Amino acid sequence: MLKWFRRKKEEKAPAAAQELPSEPSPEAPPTEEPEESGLWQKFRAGLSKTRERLADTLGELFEIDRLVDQAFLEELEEILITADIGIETVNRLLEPARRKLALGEPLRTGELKRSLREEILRMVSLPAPPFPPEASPAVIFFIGVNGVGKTTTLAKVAWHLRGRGFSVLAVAADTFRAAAIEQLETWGKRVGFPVVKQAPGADPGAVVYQGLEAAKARGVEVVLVDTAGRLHTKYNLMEELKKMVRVAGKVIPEAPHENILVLDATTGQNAVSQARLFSEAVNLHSLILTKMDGTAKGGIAVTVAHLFKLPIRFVGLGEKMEDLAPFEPQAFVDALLP
Ligand SMILES: Nc1nc2c(ncn2[C@@H]2O[C@H](COP(=O)(O)OP(=O)(O)OP(=O)(O)O)[C@@H](O)[C@H]2O)c(=O)[nH]1
Repeated sequence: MLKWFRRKKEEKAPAAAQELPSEPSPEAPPTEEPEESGLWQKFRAGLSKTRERLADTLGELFEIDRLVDQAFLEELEEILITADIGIETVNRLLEPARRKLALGEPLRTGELKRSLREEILRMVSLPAPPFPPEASPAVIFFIGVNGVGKTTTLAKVAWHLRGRGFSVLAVAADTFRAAAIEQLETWGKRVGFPVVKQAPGADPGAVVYQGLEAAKARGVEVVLVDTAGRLHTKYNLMEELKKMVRVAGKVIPEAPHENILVLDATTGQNAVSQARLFSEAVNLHSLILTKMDGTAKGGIAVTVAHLFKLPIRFVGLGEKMEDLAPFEPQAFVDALLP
């Protein structure tokens, strides 16, 4: 059991789903808790592109233990930046080594590598509260620009939670695009969770209200809210998001209990601007990085976690519902700095 996996206090029959108008019939409902070692292997495999790329470059650089000089630091800086660790974070990582060099103190490459590993581990190991949050129902918002994989990720998290025995309900609050509602419903049928929706164009706040009332009435344990990633203007998008948060808090005190920012790992430094944008509008609690399977630039995880002090809950490793793995800081550092 991972540290932030919350155990279910008691097993409850997923009665909530049965009361809904169209009971979803999942393709293959999960029946057991996800096996930790299996998830760990999946996580490692998903990082193979990042690992391979860095094993070639960093592996070679650190191959022979020798004294660090200016040229070595410059080469290291370049490699870390190409792995999508942003310049600000790279500077922070290399600062102690630069200071030593400036003072004329000897520093060996082995020592530098060890301290880099420790620092990166620290940056991506922020303490995370239990997941799902300890509230009933626990309300989780999925936030991010369109196309990052929000809806798919919501479905994967639903699958994961159902596998751990939690009852789940989804709210289709991205009413801006009709296709988004349909996509969520399709996932609901496949994975086995009910979806509360209204007609396209409806007020997202009203859908959130209806969804949370339904969850309370039916005793659902976790509510997953799919929010819009695109609106006519950025201003509208942010105002709408704030409104949804306010509505949620009126129906259930303290809700939403977790606002997860979903970022596409392949977009590189763009992810940083997205994190900035959303963090200015709402209180973000955690991150999910999608499409880790498709990038050799997994370093973006370090940058966003470091700059915004957000724990990484999961990473997306493919398009299927089981392609989601809890983020493992140590395995991540092993892949990044082999
Ligand atoms: N390879 C890979 N593809 C993914 C992953 N997560 C999502 N995708 C794909 O990314 C595409 C976009 O995913 P959506 O879930 O529709 O993204 P969204 O953010 O909800 O987008 P909108 O509905 O347009 O707002 C889909 O083709 C997904 O299958 C992942 O972890 N790995």
